[in-house]
Amino acid sequence: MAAAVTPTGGGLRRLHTRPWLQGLRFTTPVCSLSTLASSCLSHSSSIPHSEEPTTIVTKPKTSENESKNPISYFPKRGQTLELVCETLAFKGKGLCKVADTGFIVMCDRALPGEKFVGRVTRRKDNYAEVKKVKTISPHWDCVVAPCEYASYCGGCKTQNLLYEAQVRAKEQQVHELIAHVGKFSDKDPEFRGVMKAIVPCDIQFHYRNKMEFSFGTRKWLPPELLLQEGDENNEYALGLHAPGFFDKVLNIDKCLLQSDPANRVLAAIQDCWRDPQFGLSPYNVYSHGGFLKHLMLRAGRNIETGQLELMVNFVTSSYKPELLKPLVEKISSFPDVVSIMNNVNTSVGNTSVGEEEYTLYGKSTITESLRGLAFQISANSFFQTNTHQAEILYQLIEDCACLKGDGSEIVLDLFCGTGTIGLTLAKRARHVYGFEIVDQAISDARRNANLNGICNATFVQGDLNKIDENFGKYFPKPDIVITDPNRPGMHMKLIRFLLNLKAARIIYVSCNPATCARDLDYLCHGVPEQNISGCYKLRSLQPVDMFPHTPHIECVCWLELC
Ligand SMILES: C[S@@+](CC[C@H](N)C(=O)[O-])C[C@H]1O[C@@H](n2cnc3c(N)ncnc32)[C@H](O)[C@@H]1O
Repeated sequence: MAAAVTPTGGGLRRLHTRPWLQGLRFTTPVCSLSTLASSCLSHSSSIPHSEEPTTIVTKPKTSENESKNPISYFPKRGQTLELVCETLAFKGKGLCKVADTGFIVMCDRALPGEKFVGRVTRRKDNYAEVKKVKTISPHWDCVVAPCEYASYCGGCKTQNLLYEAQVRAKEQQVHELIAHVGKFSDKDPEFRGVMKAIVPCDIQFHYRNKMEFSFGTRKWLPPELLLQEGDENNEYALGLHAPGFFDKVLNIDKCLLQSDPANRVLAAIQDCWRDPQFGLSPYNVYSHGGFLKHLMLRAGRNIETGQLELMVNFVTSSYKPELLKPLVEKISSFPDVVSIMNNVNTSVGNTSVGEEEYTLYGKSTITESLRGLAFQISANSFFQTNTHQAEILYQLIEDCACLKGDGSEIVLDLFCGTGTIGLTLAKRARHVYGFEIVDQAISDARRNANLNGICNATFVQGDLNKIDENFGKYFPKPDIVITDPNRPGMHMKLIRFLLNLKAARIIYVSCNPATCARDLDYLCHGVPEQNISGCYKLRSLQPVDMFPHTPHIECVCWLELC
């Protein structure tokens, strides 16, 4: 097959056809991978598995004015610096260089082109973090953020950046990580053909089908608003966590990422849950007293009628349905609400998955259709949160999979969740084998296979970080492997397994370009320190924007056996 064939997929809208990065208005940090990046992404078998996103900082090339050894300069904690943000790095943080030194500092909510004063808050190995104190001149492509919480909320960080500039910055980030962590040479003309322009999201607001809000014992407000609002911050809160704080909740009446009907339900709950006669209290993360922990709102569609279906899930610290009764009565009157659930989570942790689950009203699942199939979704099942863009993502996966369609091929679907990817491919495959750690997701995958009359799919519960030499005995040799790990990427055991398995094609779907770049490096170039040889060639890498206004980036990578 010709190099760099683009899986096209009808209906895709790509923002631009310009050559790679041409037209960016800021100086691209021409990078060699910094020691920081190497230390974050160990090339040993002990790949970090924390859920915390990996921070990658690529080191800018030193200019003539800059010190040859920027690391000899290190700003002090508390020191203020005048900075210009050059680009966005992982987690959406602004990357800046200290004048005359090239020393890197990262600043949350600094956007490309913005000139500002920052105070050093943390020193890391070879970079520092700063907090913005004052903007001197605003960023490029500045727009007015439509959400009133945009400057404080941890959800959206770039609402005030023109959407086209957001996707350009994401595309640049992927490019740098693939070049520097993945070690795919920028100078190689073939590599340029491999990298595709990002697929933007046509729907930039109201795209999320699931939101999780938290109850808190105190409303959190940023210092500047605290002064205006007086004592109001003492009230109970229902909303989103302040960025980086598990104990601080920003009260929210409306979130522009979810649908209007979901916002109406949120507003109705906000309207009454503090009423003293209901006797409801938010869970206290310190004393572990209190009842209400989280409010999850999920949206789907009735498969027959296309009507919206809303699920409301109250996560509580104990089972007391009588306490929830007034809220259930109020929100069950909304025509879109078809399911009210109660997950009871008695642990002190912050998770919304309960040890017990009760149906308080209506049914226990909602439905959604994706790529022409019907899916039943329970309160705790993983389902792509942007259904509109998931259609496009799955189409890209299907295009990359290039199934012959004669029913002769075996598909291995690793990290299969509720089986959505494998099931959308099953009609063209001989058999699909899906593996996933969450029991409930496996039950959902089996139920969804039945619901769609699919008999050639087998779903198995198991931990893919703990596979042994017997793993390959559970299925015939696959022709195509789909791997869709969560943020920490693939464990070295799985990488070794795939390199030995030598399936003709791997489609790597990633929600973290940093760990994706690392794993692509292993699969294509091997791990020389461990005498592991790579045996794949990267044929295409397609970034997809699933989550406008947030730092998250999805990528679909197509690898062929050499
Ligand atoms: C990004 S989701 C992908 C789900 C699915 N492919 C889809 O598109 O809906 C990653 C999945 O990996 C599962 N997972 C995480 N760690 C795992 C492990 N160690 N072994 C197996 N599955 C794991 C998660 O439960 C989650 O369902």
